[in-house]
Amino acid sequence: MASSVNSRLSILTRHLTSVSATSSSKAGSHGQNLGWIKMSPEVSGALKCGSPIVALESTIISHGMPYPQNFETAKELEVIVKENGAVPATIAILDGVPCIGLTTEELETLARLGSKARKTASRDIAIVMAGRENGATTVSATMYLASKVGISVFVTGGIGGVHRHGENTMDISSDLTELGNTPVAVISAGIKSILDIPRTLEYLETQRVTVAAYKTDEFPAFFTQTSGCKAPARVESPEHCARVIDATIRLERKSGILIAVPIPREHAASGSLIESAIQQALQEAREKKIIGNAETPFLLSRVNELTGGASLASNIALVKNNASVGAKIAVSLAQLQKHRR
Ligand SMILES: O=c1[nH]cc([C@@H]2O[C@H](COP(=O)(O)O)[C@@H](O)[C@H]2O)c(=O)[nH]1
Repeated sequence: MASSVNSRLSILTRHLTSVSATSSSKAGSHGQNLGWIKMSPEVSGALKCGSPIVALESTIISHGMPYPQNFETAKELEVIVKENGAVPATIAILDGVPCIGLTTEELETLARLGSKARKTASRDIAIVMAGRENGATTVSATMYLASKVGISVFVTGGIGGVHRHGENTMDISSDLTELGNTPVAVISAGIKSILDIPRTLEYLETQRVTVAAYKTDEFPAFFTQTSGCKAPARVESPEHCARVIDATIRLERKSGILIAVPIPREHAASGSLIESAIQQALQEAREKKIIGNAETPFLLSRVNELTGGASLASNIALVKNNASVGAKIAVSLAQLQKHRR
């Protein structure tokens, strides 16, 4: 995350000398000319001033939820981030151009495209750019692009992980390896129990990812507050999270941070309802031979059908809660970094 401090400074210098705050702008870390990124004026302005910014992913819009709830949620997330004092930066690739900060029209385009947009992990970014395609960025691709411009805080719903039976299939989300290589703090509701949570936590340890649960000792399981797995660390407040991120920057760690925020109690789904839906969806995925990056979207939408929409309502509620916590963390971090300048 040292690069994020450097990148903010380099962005500041470059913008002050050459780029108008009101136009789409080019920026990047380490003084590179990242002419391939389009940044919204709001995000560009916030980077210039060292104001708090929260990155948001786009696979959650295209593949994680149906239209029109996905569009409504995407807009609401941006409002929540703003209400809590930060600038939202939804990240996606449009016509081959990685975009940091989308207009409402662009959000709607992506929401309507749904799974016609390519689910883009970090390894796919070059393919989508070269093909001038529309790409919805997963956690790994969003982290990569956020870190390139110096955004340190990123809010999502849930991250990918080690799939059940991953010890045989080797189906392990590249979100985990990106977390091992990219200095961004990811605020999520933990890991869905469609995945193997204990093995995912082991893998995160192998990848040297700093993992902490927010105001709890237990690692949350997305739809439910508990998973049966103890979290490696506990953080008590947005300020505490910001201090962890700030310490990571000063240590010049190159790996990321995962902050797991439990779903608010009033929105937590019944564990047994979800678990039986997951079991059935997993069985169907096996029968239909759905594997690889098609598996998570299939399981999500099937679990939603099987729970009569209850899982979608929980999903929306937890992402909104994460957006509020993430924005507060970004605000605290910006304050800490301002004092240090
Ligand atoms: O609850 C969710 N988990 C995960 C995803 C998406 O799925 C991606 C992981 O996909 P895979 O398992 O194919 O790596 C995540 O980065 C995220 O974009 C999602 O939308 N909703």
